[in-house]
Amino acid sequence: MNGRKKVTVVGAGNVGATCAQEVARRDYAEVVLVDVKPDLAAGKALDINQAGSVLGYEPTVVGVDASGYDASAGSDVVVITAGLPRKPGMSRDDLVKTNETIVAEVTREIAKRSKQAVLVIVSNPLDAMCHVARAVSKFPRERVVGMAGILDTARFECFIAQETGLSVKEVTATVLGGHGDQMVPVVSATTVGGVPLDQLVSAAKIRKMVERTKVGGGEIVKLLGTSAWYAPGAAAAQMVDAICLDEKRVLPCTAYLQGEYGIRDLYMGVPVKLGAGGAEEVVKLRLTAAEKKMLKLSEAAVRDVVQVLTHR
Ligand SMILES: NC(=O)c1ccc[n+]([C@@H]2O[C@H](COP(=O)([O-])OP(=O)(O)OC[C@H]3O[C@@H](n4cnc5c(N)ncnc54)[C@H](O)[C@@H]3O)[C@@H](O)[C@H]2O)c1
Ligand SMILES: O=C(O)C[C@H](O)C(=O)O
Repeated sequence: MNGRKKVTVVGAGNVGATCAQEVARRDYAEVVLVDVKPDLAAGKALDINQAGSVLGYEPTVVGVDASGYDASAGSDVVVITAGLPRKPGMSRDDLVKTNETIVAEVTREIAKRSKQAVLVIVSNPLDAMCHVARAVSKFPRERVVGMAGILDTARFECFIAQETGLSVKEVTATVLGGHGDQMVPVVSATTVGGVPLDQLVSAAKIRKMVERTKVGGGEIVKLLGTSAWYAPGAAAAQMVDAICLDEKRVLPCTAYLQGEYGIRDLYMGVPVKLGAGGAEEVVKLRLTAAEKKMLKLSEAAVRDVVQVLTHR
């Protein structure tokens, strides 16, 4: 295991276990999975390790229950996915009180054992849960960052590839704002093979894809009865890569804003330079007047949820 990074994933449910396997497949980290349910993390760890024989990565995943947090000590990155997912008919914001208690408890356990870690928050409502993790850990803003924008952008890019018939690898898009139905797909910064999207697709079709992206999480909840995990797990693992490998990638992440984009003291999705220091820099993107207006609406929606928190 020498020279390996250490990554802890808290919550060994759908998103957590998927993220843990994605990270294990990269083969650069020891992975610790933690879950409050007895034996769940140990069972998932065993299964992921055994898949390594087939897929070609080392069996370095360890699974523990809530009495085993010591195994997470000295982690470079901790991904927090613990908490309830929504069910059909619910909004992410309906989870706020229950998940605040869970995320606060988990963050307390993690922060005292991994004082230098970067925390990647996944639990919903995402922007609010980032506030909870920052308030409880007292880590600097760079080291508490949320995963949502990569997922929302992936949805938008997937719809664009399907609409244009062009490879998703050629699509470059970004989705900013809070991780709620008021999120902001930035059409002005979206290209396919370098060609602006509005030169390839009609305004009406773009509007339809934008609206579908904004409710993309809910579309899956309706189909599955619980929320998505393959794309969220992969998105969280991409953030783990950027941090562990100090990649300095510019990715849409949820960062604590202090004046950037005209927003202060609030977690929101923005392009971030992600490296070993966490959210090392907020990258400024020029938005149209309409996009700025959408971002303001999204900000108001996030503030409404944050103000009900005890830890903010
Ligand atoms: N940010 C995003 O884009 C995004 C995407 C998908 C899901 N989510 C959110 O991620 C969370 C997890 O979703 P899921 O589908 O994996 O749910 P899940 O129910 O499959 O897994 C959650 C796990 O958390 C565990 N848990 C609960 N309390 C805990 C505690 N105190 N300590 C340790 N573990 C605890 C549960 O036992 C469960 O195994 C939800 O809040 C969901 O809304 C966010
Ligand atoms: O939609 C959800 O509740 C889960 C997640 O935030 C998602 O966007 O898939």
